[in-house]
Amino acid sequence: MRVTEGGIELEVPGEQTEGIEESVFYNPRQELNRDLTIATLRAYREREERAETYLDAMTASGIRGVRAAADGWDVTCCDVEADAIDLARKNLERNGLEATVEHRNVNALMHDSTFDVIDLDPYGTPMPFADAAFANCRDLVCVTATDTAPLCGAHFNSGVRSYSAVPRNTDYHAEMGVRILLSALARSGGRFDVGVEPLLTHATSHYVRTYLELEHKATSADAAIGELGYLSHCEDCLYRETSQGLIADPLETCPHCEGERVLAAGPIWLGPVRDRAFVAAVREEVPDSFETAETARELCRTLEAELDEPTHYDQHKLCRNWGLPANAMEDFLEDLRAAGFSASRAHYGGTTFKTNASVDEIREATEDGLV
Ligand SMILES: C[S@@+](CC[C@H](N)C(=O)[O-])C[C@H]1O[C@@H](n2cnc3c(N)ncnc32)[C@H](O)[C@@H]1O
Ligand SMILES: [Zn+2]
Repeated sequence: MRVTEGGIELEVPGEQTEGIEESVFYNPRQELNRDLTIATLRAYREREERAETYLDAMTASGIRGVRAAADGWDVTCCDVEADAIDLARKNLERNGLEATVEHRNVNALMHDSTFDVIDLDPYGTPMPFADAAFANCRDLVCVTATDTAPLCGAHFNSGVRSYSAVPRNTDYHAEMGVRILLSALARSGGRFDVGVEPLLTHATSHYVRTYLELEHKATSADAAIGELGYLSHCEDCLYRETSQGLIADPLETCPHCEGERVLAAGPIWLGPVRDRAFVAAVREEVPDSFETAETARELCRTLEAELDEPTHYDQHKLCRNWGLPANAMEDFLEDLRAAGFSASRAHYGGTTFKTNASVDEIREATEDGLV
């Protein structure tokens, strides 16, 4: 069937029935991810003019590589599957574009060659590819992780194995996934004296996507490792507390309700998950012609305003616990700000928010408005 995305026409296997069906090599539900990738590459080139080479490490239909080549990048498309490679070649040709096409295990390719930008987009966890990427990328590593159940602690053992960390299944599960992933990537970069700075990270439907700018300096790697730490979370009263550093000292009882159902997670990334100015620049690079333009810009706006607090709350869940009706999110956040706290929406869902207020303080600040 024929698919159009970002002004590019692709042929992918499979029949179109109603709408665009998912095919082995093309997932239409990742269009937002790919539109934001193109906008990010544009914004990144403005920031780092020497960035020229882009590795689409798991190319499948070739879509990312084709779109990047159409934008003037010097592209390499790689895939381990012969059928994917044939498809990627045809899709480049169909669009009159050139790229180097490699039929290889991309781990071997990354060890042989250096790229300015490497884009890892595997099925499931990206960790088997992280070391080779950090060892051989100059500027920017882009990573998709679709294994959200392991990342958020719902599939606990798998999360521990893939990320060498302890994820916990909390109310803020997508954010747990973001911070477990960033922690594992920062430790992977650290092995090669590479420091990572997240320029843009989002958790959307069933994946986490992050763009990490690299600095090839031991002190930068130390600084990134310095952003790691542990989180204690009380399952009874939702109290949470973080501690920086790689030596865990988890709470045994909750200092707020004295309950013993306290979960410890980590090491997780406690630092900012995006650079506000960079996200604004990405938003400016999203053209109206992208199918997901409105959603992509809205996501950027939310990320630009989102506080750096490492966990978020869900307004509806809190209100349900209190037996009170929820009000409009903007009024709720305004009440928190009027009481002297910082408060913002969080991009994890329409009812999620961040604040530096504790659960009791949130209730006190907002309950008069919950009628
Ligand atoms: C999720 S798909 C990629 C989707 C594509 N990037 C897109 O945006 O539509 C994952 C691809 O990774 C390829 N793959 C898996 N292991 C690989 C490896 N070790 N080296 C290269 N490609 C690999 C698979 O053949 C598959 O085509
Ligand atoms: Zn408690």
